[in-house]
Amino acid sequence: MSNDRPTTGPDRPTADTPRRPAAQPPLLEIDGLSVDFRLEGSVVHAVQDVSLHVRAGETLAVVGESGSGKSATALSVLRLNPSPPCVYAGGEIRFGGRDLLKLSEKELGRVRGRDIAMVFQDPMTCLDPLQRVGAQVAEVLRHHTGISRAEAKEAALAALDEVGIPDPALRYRQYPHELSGGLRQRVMIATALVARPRVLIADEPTTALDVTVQRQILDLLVTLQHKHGMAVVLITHDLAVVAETADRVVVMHQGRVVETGDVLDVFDRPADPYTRRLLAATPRLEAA
Ligand SMILES: Nc1ncnc2c1ncn2[C@@H]1O[C@H](COP(=O)(O)OP(=O)(O)OP(=O)(O)O)[C@@H](O)[C@H]1O
Repeated sequence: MSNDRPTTGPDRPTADTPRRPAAQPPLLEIDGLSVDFRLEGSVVHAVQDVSLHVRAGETLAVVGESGSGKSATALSVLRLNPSPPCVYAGGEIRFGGRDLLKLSEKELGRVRGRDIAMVFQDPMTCLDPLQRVGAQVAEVLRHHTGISRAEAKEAALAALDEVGIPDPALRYRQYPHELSGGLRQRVMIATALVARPRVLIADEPTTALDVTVQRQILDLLVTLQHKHGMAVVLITHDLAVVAETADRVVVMHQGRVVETGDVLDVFDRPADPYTRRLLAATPRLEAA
């Protein structure tokens, strides 16, 4: 189905110019993960025996319809699923030679934000409405590095500038509600990246934004990834976004991985019937 090949985006890979960096050991590896939500009188097997990995400098997209277990998988990496009702029922999440599922809360607190950071669809899940945005970015650094207040402020201003926020000194003093949705998203990205994590997990980071701003935020994530060599796990239901930004893709359906591979291979020759249905339901790809 070569006509179905995604053609959106200027830096779309071709068979001759793969975006994937030379193979290196995975930075983050999920192996056989199972996650249940134990509710009164019932159990939801949200994630069942899921394995995936991502390398430095690589973008792995996780796609699937609503309820397929994408967020539950992503949140498991930093054990952010609400517990109860969440129970990590099996598997390992390996990072830096350790199983994150086995770390104490204190140990995991050092990984969160410093080694592995997350951004979400709604920035207000991360930002404190009552605190000035600059202080929130600076606080992440103070927490992880213990640098002085003045140094943290300087680094936070640089981080706001890096994510394309105009007049960082003015914005630094503002509260989240004083910013547009796009700027709030940029602040959340600054907060996530200020401590230079090695892995960024982005859960539907552009879904709530209008199309032009979506484009800008995606471009920003790609630019920052290239600049810092991060591994990115991008959770999305938007296959056009996957075509434009990801190296590899994992397709989830009903809590399981049904297909995984290079984006070009999977989109050109989907092996699983569910992947074929998902691709067929994306007119922007079909029309390409
Ligand atoms: N806190 C929770 N309590 C109970 N069930 C939950 C909870 N979080 C997720 N689930 C269930 O786990 C399953 C997987 O949900 P998950 O949010 O991971 O899907 P998703 O693929 O990320 O969907 P979406 O694209 O809508 O975010 C769903 O059946 C969902 O209802």
